[in-house]
Amino acid sequence: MTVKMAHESRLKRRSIFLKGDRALSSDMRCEEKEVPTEVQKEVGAVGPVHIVLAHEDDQGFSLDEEALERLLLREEVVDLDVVVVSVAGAFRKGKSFLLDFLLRYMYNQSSSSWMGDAEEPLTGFTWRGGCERETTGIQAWGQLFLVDRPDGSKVAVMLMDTQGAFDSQSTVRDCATLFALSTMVSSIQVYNLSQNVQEDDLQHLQLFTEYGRLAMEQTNEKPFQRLMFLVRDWSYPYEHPYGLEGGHSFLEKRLQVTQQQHEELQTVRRHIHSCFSSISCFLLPHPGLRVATNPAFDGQILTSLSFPLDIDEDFKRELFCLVPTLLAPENLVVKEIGGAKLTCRDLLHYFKAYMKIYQGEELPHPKSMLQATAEANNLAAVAGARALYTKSMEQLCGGDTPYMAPLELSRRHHALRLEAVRHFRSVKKMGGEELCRRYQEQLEAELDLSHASYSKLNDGKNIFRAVRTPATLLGLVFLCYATSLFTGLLGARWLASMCHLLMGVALVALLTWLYTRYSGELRPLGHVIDRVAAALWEQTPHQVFSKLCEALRSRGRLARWLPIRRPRLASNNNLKKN
Ligand SMILES: Nc1nc2c(ncn2[C@@H]2O[C@H](COP(=O)(O)OP(=O)(O)OP(=O)(O)O)[C@@H](O)[C@H]2O)c(=O)[nH]1
Ligand SMILES: [Mg+2]
Repeated sequence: MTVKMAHESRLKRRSIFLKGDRALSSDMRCEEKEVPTEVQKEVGAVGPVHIVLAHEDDQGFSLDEEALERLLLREEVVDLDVVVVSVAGAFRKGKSFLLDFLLRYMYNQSSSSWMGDAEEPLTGFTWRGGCERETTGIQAWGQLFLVDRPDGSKVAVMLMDTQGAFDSQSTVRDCATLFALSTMVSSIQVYNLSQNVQEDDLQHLQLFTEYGRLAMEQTNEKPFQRLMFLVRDWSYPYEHPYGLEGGHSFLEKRLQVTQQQHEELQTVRRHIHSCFSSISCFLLPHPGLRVATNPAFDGQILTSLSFPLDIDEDFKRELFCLVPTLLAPENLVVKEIGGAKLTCRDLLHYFKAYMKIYQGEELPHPKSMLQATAEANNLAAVAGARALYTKSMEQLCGGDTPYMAPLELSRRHHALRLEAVRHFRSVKKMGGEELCRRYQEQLEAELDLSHASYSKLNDGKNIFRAVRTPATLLGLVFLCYATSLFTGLLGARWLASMCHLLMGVALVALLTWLYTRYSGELRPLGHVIDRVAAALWEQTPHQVFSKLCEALRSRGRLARWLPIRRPRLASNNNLKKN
C-alpha cells in the first residue's frame, strides 16, 4: 500500500468513526488542533493528588492527611454525600488509562460527546507504556465532581487510582493493604483484570477483602458495596459478547457454586458473594496492538497523520458504554458504612481510622501462598510431635500417676524429646531447612516448658513438699515460743514480746494457709504464704545444713564459717590498670 493510499484509508476510517458513532459524532473534528480544549485545560489545571504515600525501604504507607482534608473539607462538598469510584488490580493493566476516560466523562457530564476531541492526548492520572510500575500508593483526582442525581439529591464524586498489585517491589501485605483500603473507602470498586477471570484472581480478591473485613467492625451486613469485574482484552466475544450482558452471563458461570465443586472453590465464591452487596462484570475488548505496544502512543482516540496510532473501534464503542455504567447520575452509589450514608467529612474520619489500623501491628500479616502453606505444614508437624510427647508424658507422670524420682523423670523427658524431634523432622514439609530449623527450635522450647510443668506436678505429689509450709510455720511458732521463754527468764522483756508477736503472726499465717487449702478461696494469699515459707525453709535449715556439709568437707573447717570475702570486680581492676 502506498503512503497516499494509507492516508486515504485512514481518513475514510476516521469518517466512518465520526458517522458510525452516534454520540461521538457531534464534537469531533478532523482538523489538527493547537489550542487546548476546555477539558484539557481543566484536567491540566487540577491533577492527581497523592493521598496515600508509598514509602521506599519497606516502610509501608502513610496518609497525607492535609491533602485529603484539602480535598474533602472544601466548603462546596464537605456536607454532601460522597461517591467513591476506585480502580484496583494488577500493575500495568491500564487502570490509570481507564480512569482518564472516567475523568473525561465527569468533565463533560452533560455532553453526549464526552470522549472529547479526537486528537486530544489522554491526560489526567499518569499512565504510560512499559513494563515497570507507574502509579504508587493511592491517588485521588484533585477535585470532587458535583452531580445532581435523578432523585434531586446532589452528591460529590471522587475518582481514585491505586498502585497496581503484584509488582516486583511490593510484598503481599502491601498489595493486600492497598486493595483492602481502596475497597473499604470506595462505593464502587472496579477490579481490573486481564483477559479472563482466573481462579487465582478470585483467591486474591478473597484474601484482600478478608484483610479489609478484618479491619472493619463486625456487622451482619455485607461490608462492601459495588464490585465490578472489568475484564480487559476480552477475546471470546463469540462465547460471551462484549459489555455488561456478556459479562453477566460470564460471571454467573464463574461464580456459580455447585455441589460437585471442591469445597475450596465453593468457599472462595461464597466469600466473594458475602462481601459485596452487588457484583457485576464488564467485558472490554483489546484496544488494539498499537495502544498496547507503541511507546509513542499518547492516548489519542483517532488516527492523525503524524501519528498513525489509534484505538480500536470495538474498544471505543464498549468504553462508551462502560463509563456511563459506572458514572451516570442514576448509577452512582453513595458510600455507606454500617448502613449509614457518608458525607465527605465522614469519609475523612473513616480514611484516617482505617489507615491507622493498617499502620498498627494488631492485624496479621498476609503471606504468599508458599509461605503460608510452608508455615501451616511446619505448624502441623510441630503439633503432631508435641502430641506424641504429651501422650507419653501423661502416661508416665500425669495427674493420676504416683510420684516419680526427679532424675528418672528428667531422663525420660530427654528420651521422649528426642523422639518427638525425630518425628517432626520425618514429616515432609515445604519451606526449606531454615524454616524447619526455626520450628524445631520452637518445638524444643515448648517441650522444655512442658517438662518444667510436669516436674512441678510431680513435685506436688511428694508428701514432704506438701507439708513444707505447715512444718515451717509450726517450726517457727515453736522457735519463737522457746526464745520468748528463754529471753523472759533472762529478763529481756522487749525481746520476749517481739518473739510473742512473731509467734502470733506465724500462727495466723498457718491458720490462713489451712483455710485457703481447705476452701480454695484467697488463693493468692495462700500462694504468698507458700513462697514465704519456702524462702524460710531454703534460707534457714537448708542453707545452714549445706554450709555445714561444705565446711566439714573442706580442709580449714572453721574458715568456711567466717564471713565470705568477695573478690574485687574485674572491671574495677581494669579501670585501675587503665
Ligand atoms: N492490552 C491492553 N493495554 C492497555 C489497555 N488499556 C491501556 N493499555 C496500555 O497499558 C499500558 C499501561 O497503562 P497504565 O494505565 O499506565 O497501567 P496501570 O495499570 O495504571 O499501571 P500501574 O500504574 O503501573 O499499575 C499503557 O501502554 C496503555 O496504553 C487495555 O485495555 N489492554
Ligand atoms: Mg497506574
